[in-house]
Amino acid sequence: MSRSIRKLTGLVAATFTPLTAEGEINLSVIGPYIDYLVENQNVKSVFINGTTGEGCSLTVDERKQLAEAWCQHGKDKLEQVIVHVGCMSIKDSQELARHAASIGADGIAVISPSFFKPVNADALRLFIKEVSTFAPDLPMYYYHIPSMTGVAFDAADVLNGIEQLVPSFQGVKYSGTDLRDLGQCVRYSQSHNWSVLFGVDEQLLGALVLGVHGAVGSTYNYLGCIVNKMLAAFDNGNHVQTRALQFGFMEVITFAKNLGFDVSVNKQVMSEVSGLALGPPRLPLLPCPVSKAQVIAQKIKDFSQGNLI
Ligand SMILES: CC(=O)N[C@@H]([C@@H](O)[C@H](O)[C@H](O)CO)[C@@H](O)CC(=O)C(=O)O
Repeated sequence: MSRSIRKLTGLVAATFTPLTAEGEINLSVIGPYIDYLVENQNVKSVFINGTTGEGCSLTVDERKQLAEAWCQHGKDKLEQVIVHVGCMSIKDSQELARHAASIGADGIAVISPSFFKPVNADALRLFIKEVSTFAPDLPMYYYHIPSMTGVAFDAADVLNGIEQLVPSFQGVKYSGTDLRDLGQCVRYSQSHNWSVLFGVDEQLLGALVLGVHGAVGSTYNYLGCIVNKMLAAFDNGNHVQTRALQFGFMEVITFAKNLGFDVSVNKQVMSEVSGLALGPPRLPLLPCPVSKAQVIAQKIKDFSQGNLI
């Protein structure tokens, strides 16, 4: 890697993909979306085309158009645009990596392919290497999300020695719940100055204690402001306030989960809270009834106004 690295830290919004009522990508929402994140949530980095963004349900061409729109509108407003390039076909991932480099993205990330799965960490490391060579100057992150990919071997095993294969490797987005493995990732990353970003929003405090450098998640789209307060309280050593904020956050997510909380519901909730017209999800996800999203959005607003703390 030749260019200087800006370490990825703090809150990163895993963005939703705006669609029209007809199910086409709606690029006109990206500009206002960025303004909302920066001005209302104080969230200045984004992770696009990931799980929340239904990346695996989009075509390669749609993913390119979205990446271009985020980079273009985010210029001078966002700190980092990380483009998720994971696909079932390595050729598609390579093409998306090459494209991300050509449009000035700040980094790329890959999940493991999940139809034909890598048999072990060595195979996954090779996959990551072969993608990274199409964007050798872009920071590369491994996106560990075993609940979605079914690829559950330790992320720490994937990291072990990867610096020799992937010079552009910069860290891991850890969307698993195994704190032992997460801790091993943080420990290994220390000597390489890599970033470990946590992706289970309702469990962030546990990950902060282990030393993660930031967090990537869907809820930072509409609760970024509150979680930024939690990060500040943690940095100031105010354990009582940090816990109160995490408990309030857990109460919101528990409430949402009890009503059925998936990407589809989450997307409609974001539309209700932000006023952005994000549209429906793409099949096989089914649209969420507006009334359900409104109940969750109200809970989020109560929390944001300090009513659950
Ligand atoms: C399975 C899932 O969607 N996990 C979310 C979380 O942010 C999740 O929505 C949150 O913790 C609420 O459970 C993120 O890890 C996903 C993510 O970062 C992404 O969209 O790439």
